[in-house]
Amino acid sequence: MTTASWTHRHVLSLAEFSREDYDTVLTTAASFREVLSRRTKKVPTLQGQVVTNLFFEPSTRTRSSFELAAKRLSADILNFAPGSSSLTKGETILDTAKTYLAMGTDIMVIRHKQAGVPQSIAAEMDRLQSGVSVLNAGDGQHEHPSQGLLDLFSICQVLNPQKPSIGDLRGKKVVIVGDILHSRVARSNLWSLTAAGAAVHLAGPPTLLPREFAQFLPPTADRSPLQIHWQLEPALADADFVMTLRLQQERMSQHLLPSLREYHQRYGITRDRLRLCQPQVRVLHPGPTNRGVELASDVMDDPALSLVPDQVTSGIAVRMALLYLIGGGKG
Ligand SMILES: N[C@@H](CC(=O)O)C(=O)O
Ligand SMILES: NC(=O)OP(=O)(O)O
Repeated sequence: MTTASWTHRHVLSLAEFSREDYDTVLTTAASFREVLSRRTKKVPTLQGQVVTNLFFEPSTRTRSSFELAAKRLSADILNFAPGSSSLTKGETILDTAKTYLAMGTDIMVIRHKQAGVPQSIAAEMDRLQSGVSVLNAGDGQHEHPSQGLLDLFSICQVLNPQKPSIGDLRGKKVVIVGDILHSRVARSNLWSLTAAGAAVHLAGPPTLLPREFAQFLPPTADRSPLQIHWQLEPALADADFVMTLRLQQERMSQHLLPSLREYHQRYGITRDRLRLCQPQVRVLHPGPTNRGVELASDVMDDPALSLVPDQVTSGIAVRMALLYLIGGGKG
């Protein structure tokens, strides 16, 4: 495995990624996928390094996936649980991070409900010249880069199982459906999908997908292929991939929807609606899913349609790749 072209100390946003970076992650993840299929699934790459999971917001898959990825690379892993920590005694987030730095942490994996927290901690770690790397595991509605990368890996694996590469996605139609406004997953995916040259279509109700959404994309994003739909059906026409999103009710301060039932009727992904897509269409969802709201249960459970379990499995290889690349790729 080569890491020669890799220059990032932190992974905070996919806005910082070049096409070469995407391909480095995809190729490295593909090698780790092979490691994970062996009887002995462990390599000594990060032996002696300490990875600390600092999750200030709930998580099932991201936290466990980073933990397993770190263990597969033979790192020591610390899991911080906010509810039983000294945050409850008034310790600040920054002092919490510095405490884990003093314990010898090499890589911090950070999730917080407020956008910008991983960036602030990374800046402080740099100011202290600590050499610590920070991985953003989801900050507010800003970004979720490892999710964007594992979604890319899952899609590229379908297109090219042996050698997944970002080039395979050029011209493919990818539809992101749902609560785009509050979704950090959508924001990370917009960077990777537009960098890949996919035809990206966004669909959702106007309250969750304002027409001006494209303007909020950072200025270097390639906005040209982005199309916005308030009706789901035209968006789904001939789609190759459909990415559904949960309604992020925890980030909604007002009533933005009439009812969950009506939302499902208008924007839910069902088997009937998928007939509008390409015959080989595949459905993604970052999880957690609210079955029967954004995604029909029978679609989610159909292995011919749903990439959901694969996204979770691929997530381990992709996070191993990220830890390997920022940990110096010394293996
Ligand atoms: N788990 C993803 C998506 C979601 O919660 O709906 C996130 O943390 O952003
Ligand atoms: N997809 C995702 O980030 O899931 P969790 O919130 O369970 O980590």
